[in-house]
Amino acid sequence: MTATPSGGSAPEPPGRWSDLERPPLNATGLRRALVRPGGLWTSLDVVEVTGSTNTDLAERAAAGTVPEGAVLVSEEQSAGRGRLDRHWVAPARSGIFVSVLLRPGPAVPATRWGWLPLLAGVATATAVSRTAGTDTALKWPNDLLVTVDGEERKAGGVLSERVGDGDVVLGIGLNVSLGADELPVPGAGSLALAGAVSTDRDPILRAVLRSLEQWYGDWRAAEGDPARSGLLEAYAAGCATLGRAVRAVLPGDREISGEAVALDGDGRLVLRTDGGGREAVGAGDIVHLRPRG
Ligand SMILES: Nc1ncnc2c1ncn2[C@@H]1O[C@H](COP(=O)(O)OP(=O)(O)OP(=O)(O)O)[C@@H](O)[C@H]1O
Ligand SMILES: O=C(O)CCCC[C@@H]1SC[C@@H]2NC(=O)N[C@@H]21
Repeated sequence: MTATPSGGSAPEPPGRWSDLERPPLNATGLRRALVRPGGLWTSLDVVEVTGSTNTDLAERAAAGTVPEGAVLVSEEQSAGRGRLDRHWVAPARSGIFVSVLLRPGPAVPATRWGWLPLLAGVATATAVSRTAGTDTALKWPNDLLVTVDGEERKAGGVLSERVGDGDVVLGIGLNVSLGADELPVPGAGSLALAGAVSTDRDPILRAVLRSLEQWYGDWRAAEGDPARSGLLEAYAAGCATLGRAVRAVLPGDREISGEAVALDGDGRLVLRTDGGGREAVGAGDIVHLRPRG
């Protein structure tokens, strides 16, 4: 039931989740489980609402007030940001909106930091399938796809931003309990709509941060080498883009079409173009042209 302005209550429309069914995150429990001596996560804050967790953490990093491993979670974002200056819709308690502060250098050369959003995608996909039981796929570079009624839908995304000389703010957004009538855009989906066995956000967030800690540790120990850390293999195994006919819309609106055949050492998507050449794409939008065979 939803509280009405007059203080009464109105029946919940079918398919919607009420506030009661969306309990708040247990900040203390999460902190206790994740922040430990010698671990990556040094602090964990949960706020009720903010504009964007990425913006907040970037400001704190620029001011020098947070160390590596700071985690900021919001129950809701009023000005959530996506890649390429897009808006990220993040209604209260409907999903996971988290940013973490990483400082990959000097162990990892800056040329390899482009792997971080891909690493976050692998970590999130692994955590989601373990806790929510939902099959997910990665759409290059940063989308997390689920299947709803036989169709690929975007249920999550990663925004990786460099701050100052050596910091990276990595933001993850995941639609957990959004119902069909709450989706922000036609191509969006959620774990609930994909048949999740649980939409309890605490264990999902905990698993995402644990998986991220593990992958980041392995990748940093391998000096960012995607092959040696196992990241390349894991990303390729979970990637729905490789092997597909795609259209790439590059910054400046240049378009190329071809088959996505590989990832290069910097995490760029290599296309065998319809013209017969090979081209590596580092940024832009990918459109999957045909369903997966
Ligand atoms: N909570 C959300 N879940 C999914 N998508 C969202 C959400 N909030 C905003 N969006 C936006 O919806 C848009 C759709 O996502 P996406 O870019 O993957 O699909 P698209 O523009 O249809 O692209 P494609 O051409 O790759 O199919 C994006 O601009 C994305 O940022
Ligand atoms: O798909 C994308 O374009 C990336 C979406 C990233 C959204 C997350 S939600 C937490 C963090 N804070 C933001 O403002 N954006 C990221």
